[in-house]
Amino acid sequence: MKTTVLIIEDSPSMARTYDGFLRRAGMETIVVETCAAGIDEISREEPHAVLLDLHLPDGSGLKLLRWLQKEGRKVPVIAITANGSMGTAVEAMREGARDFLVKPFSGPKMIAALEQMWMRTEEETDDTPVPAPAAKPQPQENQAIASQMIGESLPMKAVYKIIEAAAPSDASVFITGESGTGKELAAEAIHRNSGRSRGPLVILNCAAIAPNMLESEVFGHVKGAFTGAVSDREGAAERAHGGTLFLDELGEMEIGLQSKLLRLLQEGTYMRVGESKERRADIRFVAATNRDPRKAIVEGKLREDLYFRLNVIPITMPPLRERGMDTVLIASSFLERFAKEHGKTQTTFDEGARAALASHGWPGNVRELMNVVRRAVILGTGQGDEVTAEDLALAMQLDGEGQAPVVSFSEGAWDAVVEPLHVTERRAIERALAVTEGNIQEAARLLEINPSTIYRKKTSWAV
Ligand SMILES: Nc1ncnc2c1ncn2[C@@H]1O[C@H](COP(=O)(O)OP(=O)(O)OP(=O)(O)O)[C@@H](O)[C@H]1O
Repeated sequence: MKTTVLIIEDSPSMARTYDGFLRRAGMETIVVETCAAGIDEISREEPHAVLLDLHLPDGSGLKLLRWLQKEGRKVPVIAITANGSMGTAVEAMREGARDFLVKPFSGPKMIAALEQMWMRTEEETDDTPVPAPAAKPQPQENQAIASQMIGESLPMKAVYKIIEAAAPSDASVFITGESGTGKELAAEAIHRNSGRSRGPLVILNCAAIAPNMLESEVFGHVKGAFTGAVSDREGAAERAHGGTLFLDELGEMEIGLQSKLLRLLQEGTYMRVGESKERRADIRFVAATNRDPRKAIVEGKLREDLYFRLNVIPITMPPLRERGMDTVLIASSFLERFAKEHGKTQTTFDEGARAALASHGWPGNVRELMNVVRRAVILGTGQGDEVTAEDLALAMQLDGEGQAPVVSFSEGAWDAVVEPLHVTERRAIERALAVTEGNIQEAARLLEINPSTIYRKKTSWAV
């Protein structure tokens, strides 16, 4: 019996293109133009997969996904979305689509997406049934999605939401954010919550490897490929087969090598250094940079086509200074951990220390915060159970070589020397609330304003 794919696409030229790709790959196809016709087809005879355009004449393709859920049908769906409609794609994943493709895409990409989807569905049905979308974590459980990340601020809740929606797909993810904001933790959360969690997560920091060795690190090499290549060696691509490859500091990868990476992304193929045999790897890609990618493209340091391939799901990690109360929450958690590790009794911050935590700019973000808290614990007098502002001040003075960590995002267009007054106002209020642990009366007293102003502002932010 041939594999049948139902194509639901209202543009005749697009439908013909998809039809051609699939037939050339030896599959049967059925083409319909509307959601209603798609439902009829599936009711009559369930295909092996559905390619679903999300923008249809009789409404959004999401309707069909909801119908499948209601009927308890397990036919796997790949949603198709236009570039720039990422919101709908993420929504489709929530509604049970197994993957999505962003137009325009190549025939091999489409076939690879189908094959990977079937492979995963088979693996899942081996021992456990394909999880019903209803069994997916609910939004209020967002925090559990990224269980190693602490933070309840709105920007972090948005990050958890995107991770939750995007993790189950095979779509590439591009994470931006200043150094130390948790990009690697986000990549780990994506892998852990994906269908590939039982496969490997391979992390490669492009900045930590000598440029002339990076190709061999990514693709492997054969014996004799270069001086020192004394035996065959597999690369990250091979190790990541069936799992996720996290390419940290991608902007540091030399542009020629980026072309080879693009081929791996598009066609799933690569060659070891010194070998002409083509190898295949089934990989989900997550990349990150602490630089502004658009600027890197303009400067010729990042291939635009590679960026667009990787940037299917963009995630921006907010800097600590935009996370309000999170600073105190994260610091408190580190304090408990380090106090235990170093056998100290101080497990809380006094009021002055909380004020210091909330008012510092944290250019090095969570990593800097972690180092300061660790140092404060080690240097603390060990008397009493509170870390004081003095303990923190000493720890901050001893920050590394006395230099603030590099904040690459502050270069160029994202320079924010001056910020809108309402942002300054909100920051001041959030700091006061952080210091007073959410006590509005006390925060108002510190800010020398009426408590009703804080209530009013908080209500307006929630809208
Ligand atoms: N929200 C968070 N809660 C708790 N710990 C965090 C959080 N975010 C980051 N960390 C910790 O801070 C440190 C830096 O995080 P991570 O390495 O993920 O940042 P990064 O953005 O990848 O940094 P870089 O750009 O320098 O590679 C790690 O030890 C990580 O565990």
